[in-house]
Amino acid sequence: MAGVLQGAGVSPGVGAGPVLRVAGDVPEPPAGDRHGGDAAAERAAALAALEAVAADLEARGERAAAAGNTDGRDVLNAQALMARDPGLADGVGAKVGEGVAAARAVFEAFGVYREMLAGAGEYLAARVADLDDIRDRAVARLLGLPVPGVPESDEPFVLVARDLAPADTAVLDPAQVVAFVTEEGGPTSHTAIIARTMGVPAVVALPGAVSLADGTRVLVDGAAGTVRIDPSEEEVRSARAAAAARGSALAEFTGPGATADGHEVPLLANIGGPKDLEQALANGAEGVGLYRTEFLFLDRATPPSDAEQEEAYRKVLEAFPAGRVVVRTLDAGADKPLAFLPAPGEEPNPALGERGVRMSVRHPDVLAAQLAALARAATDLTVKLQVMAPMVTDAADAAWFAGQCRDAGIEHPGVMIEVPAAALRARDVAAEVEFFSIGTNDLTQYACAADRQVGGLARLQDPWQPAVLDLVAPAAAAGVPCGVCGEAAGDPALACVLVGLGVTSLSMSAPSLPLVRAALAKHTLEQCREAAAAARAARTAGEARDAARVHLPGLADLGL
Ligand SMILES: C=C(OP(=O)(O)O)C(=O)O
Ligand SMILES: [Mg+2]
Repeated sequence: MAGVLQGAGVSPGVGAGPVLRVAGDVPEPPAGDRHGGDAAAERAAALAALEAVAADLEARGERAAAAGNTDGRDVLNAQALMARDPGLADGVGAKVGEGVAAARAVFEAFGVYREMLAGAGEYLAARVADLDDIRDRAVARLLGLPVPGVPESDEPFVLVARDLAPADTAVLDPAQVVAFVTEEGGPTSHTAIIARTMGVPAVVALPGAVSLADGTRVLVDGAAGTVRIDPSEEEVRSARAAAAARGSALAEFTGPGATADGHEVPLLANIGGPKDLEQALANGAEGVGLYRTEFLFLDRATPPSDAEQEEAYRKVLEAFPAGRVVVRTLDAGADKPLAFLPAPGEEPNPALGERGVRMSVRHPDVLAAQLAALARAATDLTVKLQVMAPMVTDAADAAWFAGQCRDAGIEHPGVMIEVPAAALRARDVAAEVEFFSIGTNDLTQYACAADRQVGGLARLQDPWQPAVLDLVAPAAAAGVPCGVCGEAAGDPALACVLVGLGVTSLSMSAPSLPLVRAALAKHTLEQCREAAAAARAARTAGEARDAARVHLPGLADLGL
């Protein structure tokens, strides 16, 4: 393979290095596979493979903890314990004693545990995936296949995968991964969001990505969406120089967000927890516009304790004594599955199922505990705490949520506008709450009927679609402050358009803040309004982009 591959650029920057792929599925060792007769050697090989898996998981856990990710370490240590379970070792030994080959014996012994767990209620059933992961790692070692999961390397690499789940990325070291490339995943998939949060260049929806061989050198341009195979040194140097030049152009703009004529637009950060604060502050965030609290609940069988929640929330609230922090209550379901809050039944379309506030209505105790922890965390602090619900559809949802907030002593309730019905009837919804925050990722998914997890639909998952802008307009005009916290807010040109539509604050992954700050500072409010009108008058996303740029001449000066 040679040349340049084109995907969707979702996190700007340039990264070059050798490809390392997240290995694919490990095949089931055939039933009836027998060993050659030396049962002792075969048993020893099987147990050595399990021990190697346990040691590897522990080592990864230590590295995760050293990088500040103690939750990641706990998950990995729990998996290591499963791999060393003496009952499991006995099961493997017994199968080998019957003549079954080591890999098949491991597979069958795990099968017994798997069935036990799967039938033991929701909490334990959710651990089946962890068990399968350990089994596949051990089987891969015994069969000499690549070990599944995120690879490790002594030198920095470009991580290539079909797609990345939030749990895969929990243990990634941003110093090791110079870029992400995935075959699946749209611009608003969690791979894209995590890449932006980590400040790692990323290209998603790249056809043929997983056919890139390990070790192939590539140059990834996360702004252009390109992956150049076997780049020359000169190509790498000039791509890096261009990225650096843009960086220094942006460094000129500092301070609170405002247009060239002084119209203030607070620039806030999207975060997943306290670990993202440093980067938010370093990029001049004026507060937090979206605290995605699901990350605290991810990959665990039981919800965090009240004290654990309060501590995490307080750390975030304390970081902005003179600013605001907008916390989103749990958005469980669909692309953010939580083990302890499974869907009530089989959902053929999880994105249209019980997620977000719909799940909170089903489990009001989980919401009440979260709101109470937030209220306690904010006690005696000067920060303005605002709390919003995801996936609100109508005024009834909004009224219910505002009532729950009032009961918990939360003073500033709001809702996300990410369902087209809520945008179209924004005035009714606004009567119930204090503020809106538009989630353009989901709003685009629902307006264009394009699942945000499906890579092949990237063309439709584009917030420049004029229909999406038509939905932003009524929400921004509904009479309550209206921010945007979807990924659209981090696109410098679209940020100007959103301000032109009447949006009052913008919240984005921290590395995008300097780009948006500079783009706003280069244009007047009137230019933003003209760009918005031109974009809405266009017929397609591409035409909207081009039409808006005509009114935003300062973007070119910034190399954008
Ligand atoms: C900000 C949003 O929320 P999330 O991406 O977490 O669904 C959105 O939908 O735009
Ligand atoms: Mg959303």
